Amino acid sequence: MNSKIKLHRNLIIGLHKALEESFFEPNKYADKVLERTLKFNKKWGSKDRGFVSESFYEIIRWKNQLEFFANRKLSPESINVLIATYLLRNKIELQPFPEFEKVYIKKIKDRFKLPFPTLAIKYSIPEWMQMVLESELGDEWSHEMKALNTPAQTIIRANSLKITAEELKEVLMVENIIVNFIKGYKNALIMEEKKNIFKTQAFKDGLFEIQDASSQRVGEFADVKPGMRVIDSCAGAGGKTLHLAALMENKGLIIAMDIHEWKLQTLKQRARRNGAYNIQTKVIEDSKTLKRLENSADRVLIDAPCSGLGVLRRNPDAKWKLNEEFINRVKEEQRQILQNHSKLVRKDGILVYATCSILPSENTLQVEKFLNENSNYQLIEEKKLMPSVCGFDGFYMAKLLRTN
Ligand SMILES: C[S@@+](CC[C@H](N)C(=O)[O-])C[C@H]1O[C@@H](n2cnc3c(N)ncnc32)[C@H](O)[C@@H]1O
Repeated sequence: MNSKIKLHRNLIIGLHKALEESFFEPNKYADKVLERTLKFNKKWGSKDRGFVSESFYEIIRWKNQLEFFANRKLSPESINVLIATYLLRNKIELQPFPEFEKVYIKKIKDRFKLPFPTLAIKYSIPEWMQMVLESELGDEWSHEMKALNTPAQTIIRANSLKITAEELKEVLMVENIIVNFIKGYKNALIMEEKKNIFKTQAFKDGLFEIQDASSQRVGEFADVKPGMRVIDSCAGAGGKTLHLAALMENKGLIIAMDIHEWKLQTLKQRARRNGAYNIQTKVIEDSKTLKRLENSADRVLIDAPCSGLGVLRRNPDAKWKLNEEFINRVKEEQRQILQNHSKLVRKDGILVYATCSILPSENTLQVEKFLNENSNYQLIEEKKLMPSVCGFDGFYMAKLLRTN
């Protein structure tokens, strides 16, 4: 954050509105709220947009710390105090806007010197989340939380159906977007600075998709080959389906399934843009949809619904939206999905189970339970991508062979 930035009052008003929506209105996801805010305020220049985007995510990310410094709990009435606290923490001078009238600058600055009374405040997470992370990861939890509290960089995947990563780097340079290679990731490129990449011609032409480096590992891990019959059984809007299509060079068949039709509609649009033609979508309406596909696939990818604790860098609002009941519910869903979707794999075929969680209870323990109950499967390989080690999103993936 540039401490010399000159703020206009309407940036603070816009930021306040976006934070109020994200924190207090039901079912409002931070990324969508920000997208709408930026769309609505067309007159903001690129620096203004940068300021609002960064401040919005950082205030959400560090809510607990800001509450402590301000000595105020978050409420619709205290949002401006938290914005002011955030600005002061970043050494940005407060201008005499009416929004900052009730801010006691000296008191806040004095509290910057205090030690944090709890680890939940230090790492800015709810107490219950600290307990869950600590009980599942032991002392490692704080390293992971530290990594998960750093802003995510934008990573793209070159669509190998249309272009190589090397060619894409050149094409984007012409559009003033600088990207760099990531060692060990064939098609991943990292953006040097934040820019609206969706506006580029390269994106419109389907030359790349935004996809974190760890997420790109899942497609590679599935070890699909051109000509195979693959089922992506929790396909959502198709982030991984599109990668599988590219790895299969458009040959063979991918059946992309989900319980939500609207997600599969988005997938179809993205597939058209990507030039991916070997994808068929199927809504899971009831058990019959699955029954008809039993014993049919060379590969089944279950990119299971999960807590999303591995992707908090990208979705810091999830810290405040998640709760323990949700995590318990999603674990039961994972168990059922593993059990039901595993039946789609043919003998000698492979089942890949993946999540973007770092909790063993959603990952390795789910797989252990499944293996105990299904003697016709054996574990071939398991990967745990921890944000503190890999530097990208937290992911888990396991490869299981169906032996009979
Ligand atoms: C982690 S997301 C998938 C993300 C997607 N694979 C991607 O790469 O963009 C999990 C998906 O599982 C879907 N889902 C939830 N319950 C399901 C079920 N019982 N069967 C199939 N899909 C389910 C959700 O709608 C969601 O789209």
